[in-house]
Amino acid sequence: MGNTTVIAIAGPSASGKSLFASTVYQELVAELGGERISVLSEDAYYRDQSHLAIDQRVLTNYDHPSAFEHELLVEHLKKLRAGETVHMPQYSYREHTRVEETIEVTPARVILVEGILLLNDPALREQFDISVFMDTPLDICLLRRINRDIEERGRSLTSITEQYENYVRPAFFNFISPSKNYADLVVTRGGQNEIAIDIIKTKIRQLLAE
Ligand SMILES: Nc1ncnc2c1ncn2[C@@H]1O[C@H](COP(=O)(O)OP(=O)(O)O)[C@@H](O)[C@H]1O
Ligand SMILES: Nc1ccn([C@@H]2O[C@H](COP(=O)(O)O)[C@@H](O)[C@H]2O)c(=O)n1
Repeated sequence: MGNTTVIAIAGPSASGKSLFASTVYQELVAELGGERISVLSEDAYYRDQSHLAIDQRVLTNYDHPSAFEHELLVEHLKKLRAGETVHMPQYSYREHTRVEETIEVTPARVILVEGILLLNDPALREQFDISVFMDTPLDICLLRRINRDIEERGRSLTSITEQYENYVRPAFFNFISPSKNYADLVVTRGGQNEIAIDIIKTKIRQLLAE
């Protein structure tokens, strides 16, 4: 697909997708410079809910495909492939909506994109050249999510466990786990699997050297 390679990193919430993507990105940027690699996050494409009151926003099922504006993510990936700069939305997990500022993403030889439902959507799958799935056990993901959501996303233990039972766990079985079949590479131990990080970095180095 053209001269851009899009690498998707999918998997359950708190499986280590962001850590994996940022480790690959930062280590390669330190080695080769940052102009030829860009990173996108599926979470940035959660639908804008600024028209709703906060007590309405908390009712949304954020683990269902309908919560995402995947059409915009597909459009942005197509534009980046065509050599156009895009403005990725920014998302606030505390406000449950997009913030006004956007992030400018420039076209790059390699684009990393990470998110829970990337491999569940056929239109998105068409955009991916390489797909990676973080196969971290669900109990480990839950423990990490509890710590992260309390420390970084302003959540209480009660809200985390309710959301987990109602939405996060069912979405894993209904959408996320089945999408593993579309992955080229399945990674155990998430964002600290040095061998998997090295394999992806080696592939990216090869692409940048072509
Ligand atoms: N292998 C690991 N060991 C320990 N903590 C980890 C590991 N991978 C990720 N984490 C931590 O778990 C939390 C969730 O990881 P993150 O990369 O944000 O997951 P995701 O992007 O899949 O939701 C973060 O606080 C992160 O620092
Ligand atoms: N307002 C929101 C939006 C999303 N979430 C949760 O985020 C998870 C996806 O992000 P990860 O970084 O964990 O992959 C998803 O499971 C949603 O439940 C949220 O809690 N609030």
